[in-house]
Amino acid sequence: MKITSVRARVFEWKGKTVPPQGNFCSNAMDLLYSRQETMKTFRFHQWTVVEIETDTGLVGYGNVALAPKVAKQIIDQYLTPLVMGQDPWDYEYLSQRMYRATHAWGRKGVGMAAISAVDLAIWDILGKSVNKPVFKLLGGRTKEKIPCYYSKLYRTDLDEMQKEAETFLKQGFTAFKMRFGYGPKDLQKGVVENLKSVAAVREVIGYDTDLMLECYMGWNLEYTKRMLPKLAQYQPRWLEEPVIADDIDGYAELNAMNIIPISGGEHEFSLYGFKQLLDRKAVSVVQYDTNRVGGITMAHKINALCEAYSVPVIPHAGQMHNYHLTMSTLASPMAEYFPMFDVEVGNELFYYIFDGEPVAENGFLDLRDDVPGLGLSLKTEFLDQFDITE
Ligand SMILES: O=C(O)C(=O)C[C@@H](O)CO
Ligand SMILES: [Mg+2]
Repeated sequence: MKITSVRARVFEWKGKTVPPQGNFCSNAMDLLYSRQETMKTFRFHQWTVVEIETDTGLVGYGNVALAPKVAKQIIDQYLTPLVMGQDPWDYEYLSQRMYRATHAWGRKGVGMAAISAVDLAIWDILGKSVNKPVFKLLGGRTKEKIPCYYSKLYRTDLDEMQKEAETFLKQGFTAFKMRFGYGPKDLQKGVVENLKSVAAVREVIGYDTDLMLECYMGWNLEYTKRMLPKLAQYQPRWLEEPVIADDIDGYAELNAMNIIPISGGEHEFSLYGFKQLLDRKAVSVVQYDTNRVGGITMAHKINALCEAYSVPVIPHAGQMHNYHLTMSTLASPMAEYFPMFDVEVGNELFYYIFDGEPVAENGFLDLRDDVPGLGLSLKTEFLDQFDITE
């Protein structure tokens, strides 16, 4: 089998979007600008879709949501020439070829995200070529169904957050991730607001459920050290990305406090990036995203590394490319799950581009044994609400 074409298209959402709400999620820019400015940067309304065809007539789909227009350029100009005419079953060789050819500038960030999209399409082809779902090629079914956690609860009025939590508690979710709205620049008032929001959500979901707390890089080491003892009373399962991804020493210091497990990884890349996090005991939960970290070829290796270090893997963002990694390893106990909503931040855009995503039932997801490849196809229903760049 040979790769005969690679097509990367950028889907830019032009449909209805929920306008940015002030203080809806702390983020890395908060330490620089006022909240109104930072909310405008917090948008993922483009997605690059990669389609790879083979001489046997198979088509594989990949995707990338980090800097999609730049990722497309990297795929078109650098990665396509490296995989054209190659056998997709040589996926380790192709992964190394892309990783080493772009290593001088692409070993972190959008270079790895672009490689991920090509690698995802290759694995989609591999599954389709043997009529097996990708998870069957990685280790098979390790779970009857995948436990998942409801992920949204962006900061808004507390009664609105409580209504949202109530709604999805009634749908059977037993694990929830919420976002903070305040950080260091909001001083003690922000501390009080952050604690009030956690108390409000706990009041609804109780203590026989998991609650995870998302900072999305919007705090710093000093503020987090002050917040951890205050948050411990709410028994969170983890505190996510309190500091920026490069502050690995900060992660390690916070995790070593052993007050609340620190999670991270959605902004880390490659096997070596996660070796560093694990060697430094920087995180208690690994959260790579398979469409960022280097694709399935790289994520499969990181799963094994996490198993050896006894650190659970709970990939960022849910979405089909991550579900196959979670299904195929005991190192991954659960998945993140974004239900389909009106487009806001953009995490939900996946549902407007692809068909095939499983819908959670009672807090569980299932992947079918009889759907080959990743199990995705392009949705036509919303095509008229996208500007698509070839
Ligand atoms: O889902 C996550 O972990 C994210 O980081 C998504 C982003 O929207 C902030 O929550
Ligand atoms: Mg996150």
